[in-house]
Amino acid sequence: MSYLERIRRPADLRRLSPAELDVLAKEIRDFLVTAVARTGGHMGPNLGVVELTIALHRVFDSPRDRVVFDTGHQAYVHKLLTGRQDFGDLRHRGGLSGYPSRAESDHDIVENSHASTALSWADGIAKANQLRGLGDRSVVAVIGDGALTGGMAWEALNNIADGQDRSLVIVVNDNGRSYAPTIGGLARHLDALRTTPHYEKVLDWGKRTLQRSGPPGRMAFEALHGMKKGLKDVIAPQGLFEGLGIKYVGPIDGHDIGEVEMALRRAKAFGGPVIVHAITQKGRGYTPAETDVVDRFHAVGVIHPETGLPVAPSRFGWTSVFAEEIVEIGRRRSDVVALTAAMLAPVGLAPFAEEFPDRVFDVGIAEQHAVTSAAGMAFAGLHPVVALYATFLNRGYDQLLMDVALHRAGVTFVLDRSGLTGDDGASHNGMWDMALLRSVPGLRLAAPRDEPTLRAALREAVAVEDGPTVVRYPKGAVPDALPAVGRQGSVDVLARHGGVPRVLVVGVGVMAHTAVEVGGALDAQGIGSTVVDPRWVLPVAEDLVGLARQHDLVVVVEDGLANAGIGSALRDALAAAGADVPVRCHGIPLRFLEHASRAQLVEEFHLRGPDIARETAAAVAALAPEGQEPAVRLRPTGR
Ligand SMILES: Cc1ncc(C[n+]2csc(CCOP(=O)(O)OP(=O)(O)O)c2C)c(N)n1
Ligand SMILES: CC(=O)[C@@H](O)[C@H](O)COP(=O)(O)O
Ligand SMILES: [Mg+2]
Repeated sequence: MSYLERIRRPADLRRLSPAELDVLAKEIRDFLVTAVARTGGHMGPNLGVVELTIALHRVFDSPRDRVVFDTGHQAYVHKLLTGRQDFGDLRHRGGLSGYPSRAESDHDIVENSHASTALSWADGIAKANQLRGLGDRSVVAVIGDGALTGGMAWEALNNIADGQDRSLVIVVNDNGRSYAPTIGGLARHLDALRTTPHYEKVLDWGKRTLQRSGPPGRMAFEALHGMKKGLKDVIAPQGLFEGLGIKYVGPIDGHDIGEVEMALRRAKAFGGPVIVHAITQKGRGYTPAETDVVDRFHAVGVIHPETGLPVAPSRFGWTSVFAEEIVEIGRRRSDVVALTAAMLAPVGLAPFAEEFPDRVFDVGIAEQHAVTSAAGMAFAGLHPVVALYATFLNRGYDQLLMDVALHRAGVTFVLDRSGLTGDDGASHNGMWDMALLRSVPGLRLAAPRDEPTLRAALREAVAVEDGPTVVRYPKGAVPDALPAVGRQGSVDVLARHGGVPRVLVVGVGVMAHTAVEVGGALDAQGIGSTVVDPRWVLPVAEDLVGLARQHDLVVVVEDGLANAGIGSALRDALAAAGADVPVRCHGIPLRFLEHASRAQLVEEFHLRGPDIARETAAAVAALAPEGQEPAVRLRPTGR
């Protein structure tokens, strides 16, 4: 039986010798490479925290002590050490979540994978513990150097600094990268702490000589290396954290279990807020990850474990189309600039950055700042394109509303991974964008259905200079082009079935393909329909309202919230126009979704063509015969 198999709970770790712990660390790395290669997941981040997590669970007594992982994508090792070693279905329905999950374990606390929240969570838990007389319990936040660039982290530090009588340990897991190298003044500060050459030399000497020369030497090394103003302050004065009133320990080698433990024990005993600065290497121990220049295997699909090469070709077709088109646009328009919140390559801005290095801004994990600084750029004569995953725009809603829309700033938002993303679980689904953006005055939102409409939407979006435009598209492969058979004003007509169409089927974005299936299936049952794609879905086009009035029933298919998205906006627009046409909304239900594949979720929510056609046919049957007032007016389902 391997050492890993013998670890059922964190307490089991305390029985292992230093040499055995090193073997355990190797076993964990082998396990991660094999398991994550099979399912996909966060490879690089977890390979980097093996020793750190072992040390955390040896020093702290989870779940009595609380260990909060920021973002949570680096919690696989934590799972392995807290009784969860079946990774066979990681991120698949029924298997382990890719993030901490309270349903899985008492050791898990925060399952929101939006970055930079851990310090606020920890501050809240520490305050509550103190008030409830549980102040002897430790609270630990583990945060990456990337997540530390987020505004929330700094709001939290400002508060934590005021709690000098509250024990709170902040472990900064500093691997120098988000996906790409972390940017900005803070990154430079961490870098300076990490690499002050003179300091490093003395530290190395200390490690080699003092630490290995028996207890007195070790004590001397600890004294120098510890949190008291010692060696580090003499050689490289610590402005930032100490200035805030938060003790600083480090930098320490995050791959040396003994060194990490020593620092954590000191931090635990201190009784106030302490930062432990651990230097780690993303992708550690797996050559394909260690040598990957893009992101050190931050998040991989299924790969061949020996080579690290993907088993399937690109998983991100929509992103690639955007990547190409934005470069084309950039060539024609020198005022177009691009912003990313630490996700240059994942959102498809790498080719733009290569061609126009001065016109792309990585702002760190700082979506709110990205949005407002884009408003500033628009004010000063540029046309910014802010490229985000849809779910992370939630962070910048107020800035979009008040800084961009209120000021009628010409800013384009490109929302990748919109709708159902599936395997990353509740917080990653980009399902809130249309519901939120409906409430922004003057905002125009396009949901392209295929490659040509994505390219066209981008070109149209950057031409708008008097308010925000949004282009949203999902994760995955781009379906085949779906040409329009006609146009009704601004609305693309995709199919017409039957002499007198009774049903208007509206497909939003990629769901236009499903809408076409619905139209075909209704036709097979003798029910006439018009299938349309409005392309620009917000605000609701008058042409769409006009079309809806010519039908007895409207069916809207979208991969956003069913009760608050485009269908419900169309229903409101019809009501405002005095039109009594029932609207059936087919979309995502209002609840947090467990991880599963997109296809499984589509099936579960009855979003496949045949399901919608069946429900529509039943609804049509309940309508009055053609040309007569319905006996029973259908009530909107709002499902
Ligand atoms: C608000 C928000 N924006 C973007 C992301 C996407 N994201 C996930 S992990 C990550 C990088 C995190 O870097 P770091 O905290 O240093 O952790 P590492 O992966 O290096 O361990 C980013 C940008 C996110 N999770 N949350
Ligand atoms: C933690 C996080 O936010 C990302 O790493 C995300 O899990 C990646 O998702 P994609 O694989 O869709 O790029
Ligand atoms: Mg990092």
